[in-house]
Amino acid sequence: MRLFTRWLVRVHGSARSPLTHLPVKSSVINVSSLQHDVRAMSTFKYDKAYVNGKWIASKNNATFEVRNPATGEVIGSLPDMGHEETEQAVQAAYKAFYSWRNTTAKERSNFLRRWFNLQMENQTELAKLITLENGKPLADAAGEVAYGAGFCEWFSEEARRVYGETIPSPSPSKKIVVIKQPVGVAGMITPWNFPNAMITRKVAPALAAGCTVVLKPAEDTPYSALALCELAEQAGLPPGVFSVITSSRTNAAQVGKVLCEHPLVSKISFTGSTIVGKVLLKQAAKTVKRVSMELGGNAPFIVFESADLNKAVQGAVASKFRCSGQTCVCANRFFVHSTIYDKFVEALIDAIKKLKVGDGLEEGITQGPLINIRAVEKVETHISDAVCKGAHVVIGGRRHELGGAFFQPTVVTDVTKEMLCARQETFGPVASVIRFKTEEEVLALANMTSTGLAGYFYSNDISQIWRIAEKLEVGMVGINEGIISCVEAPFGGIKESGIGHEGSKYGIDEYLEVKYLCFGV
Ligand SMILES: NC(=O)C1=CN([C@@H]2O[C@H](COP(=O)(O)OP(=O)(O)OC[C@H]3O[C@@H](n4cnc5c(N)ncnc54)[C@H](OP(=O)(O)O)[C@@H]3O)[C@@H](O)[C@H]2O)C=CC1
Ligand SMILES: O=C(O)CCCC(=O)O
Repeated sequence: MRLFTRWLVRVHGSARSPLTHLPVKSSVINVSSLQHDVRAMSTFKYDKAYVNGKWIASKNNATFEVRNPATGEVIGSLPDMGHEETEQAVQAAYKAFYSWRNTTAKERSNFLRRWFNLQMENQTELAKLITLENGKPLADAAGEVAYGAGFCEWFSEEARRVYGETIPSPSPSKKIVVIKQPVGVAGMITPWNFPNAMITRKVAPALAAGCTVVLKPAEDTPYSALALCELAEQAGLPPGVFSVITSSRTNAAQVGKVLCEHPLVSKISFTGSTIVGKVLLKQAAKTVKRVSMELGGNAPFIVFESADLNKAVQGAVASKFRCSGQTCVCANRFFVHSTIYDKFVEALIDAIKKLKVGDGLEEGITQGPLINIRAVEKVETHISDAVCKGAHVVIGGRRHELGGAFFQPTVVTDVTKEMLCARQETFGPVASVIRFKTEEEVLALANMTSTGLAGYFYSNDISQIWRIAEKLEVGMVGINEGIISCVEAPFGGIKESGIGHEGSKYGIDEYLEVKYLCFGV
């Protein structure tokens, strides 16, 4: 690869990340042998953003620093772009749209396949970038690369299956035909918790459909986005089809406003907090853009009396502590039947004691740092609010002795629906446990929120399983399962958790318009 230093890693066979269970190319990533090389790098080679097929600085040469959340060290600086550069990228994407839309589905499919292959060939390098800028353990990062690349593979297949339709006409003198066309330029804004996969989950279907893209990654994790640009270029993507605008948090609103309000942008796709999603929705309304929103959640995780307790605890740890609790589908509220409450809490504490907090580049680490100190402060606020209102911290509850953005895996018991940790997503390694007695009571509590992304429950009563699966007000349900995300399944929420679906056969529809043709015969 042109911009990466090639690190030598021994890889053997295939494996899965311990928390996500997503595939990892190497069963033994020899982390200790990497450490020296990674830390020895003084700067990243990326110091520019990627716009219209060129690596460019910001107009005023302003930059912002990116830090490793595990060490606090600056890992590099990138252009702090704003209105002008976003305008430039949109113009380029609009121009490129008129040739990209005319490529054949097979050509777009072939590009996506080449992009997928390059990502998998560079899985380890991409994983290290993720760990350095996001902090998640290297095995989880490698799992994310496989997951992210999987969207390119999947949509390389789906690109060729965008079928139209003929519809029986009510009139003998008319024929009805439906075709599907790309919506146009798509503006995208992505978060820091999956610096790679949240990009490919949007960009791959957009490109498959024939759309072009201008994307703004999060301030904390822009390098993975630029690495994807480099690989897209190597895979033969023409200039302007996929541009990445880098910006600091200060300029994010400026970039977002151009994307949302620009008349040449037809579509906005966002993953992040509900509060920012609402701002973008308002801005996008001015030009009536198509929108896809993957917003926050507040996932219930219910353990009924008939549940297999071992499985429930295993699922709870996987769902809650994946990415140190920083995913929108992480279990946020654990509802446990009062007859098994104490047993569950005890087993959860035992399981949590086995988690290992530390720098994600070190061997055996399962919990990296939180993304930044603001995230740590949010977690602390939730815990202190709960304790003030009568909850008990039974393990963890404080910043980790490693300092910085590290936080102890935590269990809080005797939580009630009034507490902040039950009303909002904590987005950190805190399991808040609530006691319940009846199915009706727990359903009411679980559905009490304005969001509805993921929900989980453990039960061995088949009638109850069907009842709860239907009645949970969420877009995705894990039944006796704590990890639900995969390329093949539709990811999306209801209520204030969002609009639309990503991945699966539905994901490409977000980037297609349906056009009706009426033929007089
Ligand atoms: N659904 C999910 O996956 C996620 C949910 N969250 C939730 O949000 C909370 C806060 O996290 P945070 O990182 O601040 O999430 P944000 O929603 O603020 O950030 C997500 C993305 O939106 C960008 N952004 C922020 N403000 C604007 C704006 N006004 N216009 C355009 N783009 C904008 C960010 O850029 P920049 O980084 O430069 O600010 C980032 O790229 C978390 O604790 C969690 O509850 C957070 C991330 C992902
Ligand atoms: O937190 C998110 O926004 C993405 C969820 C990751 C996944 O499970 O796909």
